[in-house]
Amino acid sequence: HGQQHVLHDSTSRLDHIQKTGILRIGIPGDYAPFAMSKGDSLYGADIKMGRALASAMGVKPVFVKTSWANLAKDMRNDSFDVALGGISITPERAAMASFSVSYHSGGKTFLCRRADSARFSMPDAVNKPGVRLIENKGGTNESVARSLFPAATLQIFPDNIGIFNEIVVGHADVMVTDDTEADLKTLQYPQLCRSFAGTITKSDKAMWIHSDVELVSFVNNWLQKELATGLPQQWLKEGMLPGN
Ligand SMILES: O=C(O)C(=O)Cc1ccccc1
Repeated sequence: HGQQHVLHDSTSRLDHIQKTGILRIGIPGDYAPFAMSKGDSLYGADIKMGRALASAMGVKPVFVKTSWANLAKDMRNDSFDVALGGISITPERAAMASFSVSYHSGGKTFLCRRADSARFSMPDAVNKPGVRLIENKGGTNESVARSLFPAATLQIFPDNIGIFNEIVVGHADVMVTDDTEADLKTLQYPQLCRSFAGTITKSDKAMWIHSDVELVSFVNNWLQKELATGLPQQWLKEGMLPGN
């Protein structure tokens, strides 16, 4: 926090980052396997990616905590140079800043108690009065829930950490979330299951970057090269172990 970037018209943001020696990386930090923050410790596939990107630039990464609800505001306020941590490419975000090439493709599916797996085996079953649908605040999970399941009773949970236990203990019935997360959480919570094998939307994950031509092209060149080696895919695989 606290680092201010004073940009001049003649200087690219990439130049500025390299001059200051610091890449500021925004992370919501509550989304395994991508990026998690616990006190001072950060972990997840995207934390490794952020550190590797900074190192490729020859600078130090400084991680800046944001949230799904504040992500756009913090981008607008220039609180970070790039943001990552399981961020989906959306038209609204793309209108505000640039996306890198995608490093992960998935889509939304359903997470519920094992006992309810037959009840929520088809997407239509979620869009019914009496279904307590729970979503973490401010991201694509909430917006997908609002637009596709208006008949359900929507509960908004402040973060993406304690939300799974809300379903386990019966405060809510089902969550719409990314397939990656549904699969990881069923490993971590034996009481939960993914009730629908398919996905209802497509969510591609990418880095969200200030629209500076040199910065965006540096990130894309680097990321494409890394994807060709398979390293980011390996980081995600490591993130999908139950301990994460
Ligand atoms: O808004 C997004 O881009 C998201 O992917 C939100 C999100 C947060 C936590 C779990 C799944 C999706």
